[in-house]
Amino acid sequence: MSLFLVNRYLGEEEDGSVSKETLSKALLAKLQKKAKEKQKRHSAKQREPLHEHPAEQVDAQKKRKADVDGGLEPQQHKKRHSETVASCSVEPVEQTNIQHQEEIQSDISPESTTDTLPGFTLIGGFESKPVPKVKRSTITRSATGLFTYPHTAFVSQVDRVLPQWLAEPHVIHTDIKNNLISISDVPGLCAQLLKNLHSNGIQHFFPVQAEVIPAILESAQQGLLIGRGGYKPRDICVSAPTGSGKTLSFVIPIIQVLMDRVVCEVRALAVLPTKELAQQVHRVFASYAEGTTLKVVMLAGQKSFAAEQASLSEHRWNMRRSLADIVVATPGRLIDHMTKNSGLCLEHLRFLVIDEADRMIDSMHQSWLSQVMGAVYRSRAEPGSVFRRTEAACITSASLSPPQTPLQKLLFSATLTQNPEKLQQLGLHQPRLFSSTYGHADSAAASPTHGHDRFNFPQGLTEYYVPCTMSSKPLLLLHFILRMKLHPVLCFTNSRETAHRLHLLLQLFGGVQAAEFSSQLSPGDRKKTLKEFEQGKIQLLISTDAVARGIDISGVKCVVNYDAPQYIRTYIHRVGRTARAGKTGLAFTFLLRVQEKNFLQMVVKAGSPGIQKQVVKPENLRSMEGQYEKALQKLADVIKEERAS
Ligand SMILES: Nc1ncnc2c1ncn2[C@@H]1O[C@H](COP(=O)(O)OP(=O)(O)OP(=O)(O)O)[C@@H](O)[C@H]1O
Repeated sequence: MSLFLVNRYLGEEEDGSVSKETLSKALLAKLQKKAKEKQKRHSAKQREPLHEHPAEQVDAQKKRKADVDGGLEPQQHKKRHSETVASCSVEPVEQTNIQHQEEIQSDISPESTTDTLPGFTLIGGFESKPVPKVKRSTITRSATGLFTYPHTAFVSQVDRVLPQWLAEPHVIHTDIKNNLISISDVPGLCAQLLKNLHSNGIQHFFPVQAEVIPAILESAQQGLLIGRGGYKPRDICVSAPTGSGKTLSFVIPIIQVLMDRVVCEVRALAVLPTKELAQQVHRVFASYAEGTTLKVVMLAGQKSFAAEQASLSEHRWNMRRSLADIVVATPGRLIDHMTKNSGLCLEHLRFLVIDEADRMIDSMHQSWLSQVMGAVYRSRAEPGSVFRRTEAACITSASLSPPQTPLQKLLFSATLTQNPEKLQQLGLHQPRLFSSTYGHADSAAASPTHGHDRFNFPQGLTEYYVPCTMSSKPLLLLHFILRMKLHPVLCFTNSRETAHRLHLLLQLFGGVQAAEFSSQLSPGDRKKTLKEFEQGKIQLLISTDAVARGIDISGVKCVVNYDAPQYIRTYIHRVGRTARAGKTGLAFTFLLRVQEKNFLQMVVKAGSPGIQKQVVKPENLRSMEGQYEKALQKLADVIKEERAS
């Protein structure tokens, strides 16, 4: 006896008087009509912009994901996913990931699960309304014949218009090699800094540095404690390709300006999204502060909280004395120190550097910025005192009368958003934008009205995509390393599991010095692995996106996207780990057939100068297949053992 009886629904008029054929035809017509309606609604939905940044898609994705998961709670879903993944070898892992990714990305529209079913009442009826996009600034001719620009988020009757500072940036050359400027040609740098630059092997500034360093120095021309002519300096936003040298463009002027300080107080704070990046920027600050009295402190959880606290300040004769001029921090650890009153005083802060700014905007929900601003303007001085600080507002003669230490925000990113609504969250004061994005020949198409931000790619980068199948991916990677001798290779996967299993598989295959890198490693192991990779002891580093952003590893010849990245920003940062500082580099992205169309569209729309097809013939892989099969079999045992232990 069967437990369930499944009856096929053949229409409402099944009374025996109509032939089965007629019924089937009627049913088919009905289904076709339904499918057409669904397609119409789906294509209306697709007109909304695709491939935006994760934060913009989070809500929509969550909803779709819930639909896909059949309403499972995230925890339940995770369990189900990892169980599926854990039970198979590398290929099924990938299969699951890709499927999952494709499910989320592709054609699952809310309609597929929210079709009105008879007998159910739909509550809510919340429809997502498209957010009106702003347009680039239009230049209008005034009555006097002069050209005028709308200053801030001007709203015309027809369209909203992009603010002038975003629409008309100071353009930075992307061609590093042909636009080097001798360090002695940039005025305002003291002998000690020039000496430090020389000892770090730097004779010339890159274009971004040649533009941004003088701009920051100019804003401090009247000294550290007041803005030029009593005005607060304008905030600075920099959008320049990966590896173009953005770090030095804030480190050098900050050191130069703070060098003359008399009392030690925290006057510069640089906030970075990850420990590794904070460490890297801390190293650069410390190296250029050599020979000065400036003290650089890092708050990123590398040391214990107490040790970090001790490096910030000390108490003598009941007085707090700062031990730090420059603090480099991750947002989480920074908030920890501020909420636990660990002696971090930001009342004298002059520079707030937000590196990887687009990513930091996404972490605004942690409210780190509002807490920093609160601490900066929490002045204990009497009203009217010369030390009083107030947030930037309308300029009046009264507001200018007490001289104030201005706070200047400096934003840096290779993928800075051009979305004014997002940038607004940073509370920028009369910002100036330095950007290489606009230098693109097809700049008209860069209009955000197209729903896509466009970015500049490093000039020395050559991009390829490699058509593949799930099972050929590991062999292709081996082919690049063993046959084409393309090492050191930095290889990105979309999950920790894939990185781990691919690493195990390559170890079992033999012949390649490989290592894995993910957030699962201890901070010590992560540091050691990166060092060994940089020293050339590791040929292949298999990593999650933990090293996709900002990390500067010299000598990476080739980046491989073993799993295609879902978002354009992820792609730009991943491939930007090679072709740095004006050098050349290669980037290969393995693409399954189903991924090709969407991925290539995404990359071209983002402004890639061209991604070429690289076909690897199956016969080139054949000689490795036997050894690969054996390694795959052993992998199953290793995974079983790992699960058991
Ligand atoms: N003027 C210069 N001369 C020679 N090398 C330089 C110069 N400026 C920077 N570099 C080197 O270029 C590399 C990239 O610099 P940096 O890490 O600042 O790039 P970035 O623009 O911040 O990249 P990303 O967007 O990936 O974070 C570093 O190794 C740095 O030492």
